[in-house]
Amino acid sequence: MSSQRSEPTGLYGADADEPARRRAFAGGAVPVAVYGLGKMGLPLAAVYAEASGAVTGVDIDPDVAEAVDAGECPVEGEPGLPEAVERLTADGSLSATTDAVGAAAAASVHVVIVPTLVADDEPDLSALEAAVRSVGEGLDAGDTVIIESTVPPRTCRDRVAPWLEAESGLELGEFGLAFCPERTMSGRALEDIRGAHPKVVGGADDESARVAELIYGEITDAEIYTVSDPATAECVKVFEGLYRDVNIALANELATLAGEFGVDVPEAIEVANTQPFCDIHDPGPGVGGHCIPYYPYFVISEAESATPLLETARHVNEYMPEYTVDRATEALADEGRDLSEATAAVFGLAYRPGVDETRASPGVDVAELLADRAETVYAVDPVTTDSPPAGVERVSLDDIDARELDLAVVATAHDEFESIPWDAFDDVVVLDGRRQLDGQAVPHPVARLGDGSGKN
Ligand SMILES: NC(=O)C1=CN([C@@H]2O[C@H](COP(=O)(O)OP(=O)(O)OC[C@H]3O[C@@H](n4cnc5c(N)ncnc54)[C@H](O)[C@@H]3O)[C@@H](O)[C@H]2O)C=CC1
Ligand SMILES: CC(=O)N[C@@H]1[C@@H](OP(=O)(O)OP(=O)(O)OC[C@H]2O[C@@H](n3ccc(=O)[nH]c3=O)[C@H](O)[C@@H]2O)O[C@H](C(=O)O)[C@@H](O)[C@@H]1O
Repeated sequence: MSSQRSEPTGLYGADADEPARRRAFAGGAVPVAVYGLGKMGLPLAAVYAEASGAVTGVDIDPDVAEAVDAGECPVEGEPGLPEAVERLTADGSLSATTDAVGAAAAASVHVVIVPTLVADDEPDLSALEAAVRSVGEGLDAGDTVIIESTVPPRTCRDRVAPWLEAESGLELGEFGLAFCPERTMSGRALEDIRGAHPKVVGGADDESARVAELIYGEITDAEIYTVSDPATAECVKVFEGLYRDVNIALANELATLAGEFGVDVPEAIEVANTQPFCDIHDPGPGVGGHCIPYYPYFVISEAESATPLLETARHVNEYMPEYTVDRATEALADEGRDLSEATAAVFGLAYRPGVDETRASPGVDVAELLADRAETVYAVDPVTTDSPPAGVERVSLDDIDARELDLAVVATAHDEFESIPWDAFDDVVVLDGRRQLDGQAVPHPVARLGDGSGKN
């Protein structure tokens, strides 16, 4: 009589064929823990809960854990997420806790998506280490650990695996480890996680890759690309970000040549991009967010070899807020006015449209520079709630028309800025950093970044 194979709870090395493993995962027999319930982690935990019905979310912030466990959604600006969190906690597919070790002891699949930041141009992996060590304390043979946080290449090999082995007393091969990066944009996280882009899997061994492929085969509709190892998958993710930073730096450097060439550089870029081998990105006042400005340092600071291109791109992009204020100063001077006596307003503190995030934001940098150089500075941003920089007064979009402005700088192309009340201002000079005003009737002098109207 064939022995009734018990449904595996751990997938790694399980004595069960692929269909049985899929049934176990999709049937809630494989408990999952997701560490980090932030802008990426909460949507990810929700999609895991939809697919497996057995997810415990872990966050060190008790307010976050309590809110999620109560079916509330602390993450703003993600369509569909509040409803998903409410539904999944109500049906028992998703719960949340601050007890990382307890959750790790109960789970067989561990997904880590905590912040990986940069401090003084060096990667700060302290949150990753804390989360991974907690997982290690609760790790059992047959478990699988999946790292989704963006990390410097070789982190899984040189840091995560040793941390897990040290805390668990197990050896890699008794448990699985894979790097499966998150390629998702805030504001469309559920759509992206469910399958907007191919999913990358890098397993520490073949069995780890098999388990990760099985899991993401249930999570996403997208194609799965399995690469040689975790380091290759770590490079895939970081390279995407490096490409973006360098490409934007090219666009920005070209924009700074516009005055010399007497050319509208975005016009030239747009037409250059009609050739399929050209994809120059958009120039702007800088590169913000907690990803693209930081990923280069995951390589610059970690690589023994020289990285002159990555460093130069960072310098070009970090210079753009100053270039933007210089161009605005020039545009004001063209109208016979001096910035030092001017009242200025920055439209947009968020790092990109529609996202409530000001980390490394060009708009914040522009506001800070203006606060040093202008008489009075206001900031208008209908999306972010963060305080503006020192010396800058936040004014709502509804109230800005009551202020007499000499200069307006558009740093972020929020949709709401389609309706800036330009007629309300008597005599304002506008510097459009994001081509937000193209097509708008603005009854004032408008300079556009890279339009060739300046001296440089
Ligand atoms: N935000 C984005 O657009 C994307 C972010 N990523 C990556 O995802 C990772 C997470 O980023 P976000 O979700 O944006 O961060 P976030 O800052 O929005 O959220 C991080 C959450 O993790 C929690 N946390 C911190 N340390 C923890 C620990 N030791 N254990 C458990 N929870 C902990 C925090 O309390 C917070 O709730 C990062 O590695 C980032 O590079 C990847 C793709 C897109
Ligand atoms: C689109 C892309 O290639 N990567 C995405 C990126 O998301 P992020 O939220 O950082 O937005 P982003 O569109 O890259 O913009 C970053 C910054 O760069 C600026 N930016 C962007 C594109 C451009 O042509 N010019 C430009 O100046 C934006 O204004 C912003 O300040 O980084 C995410 C990440 O890795 O965290 C990644 O998952 C996302 O897919």
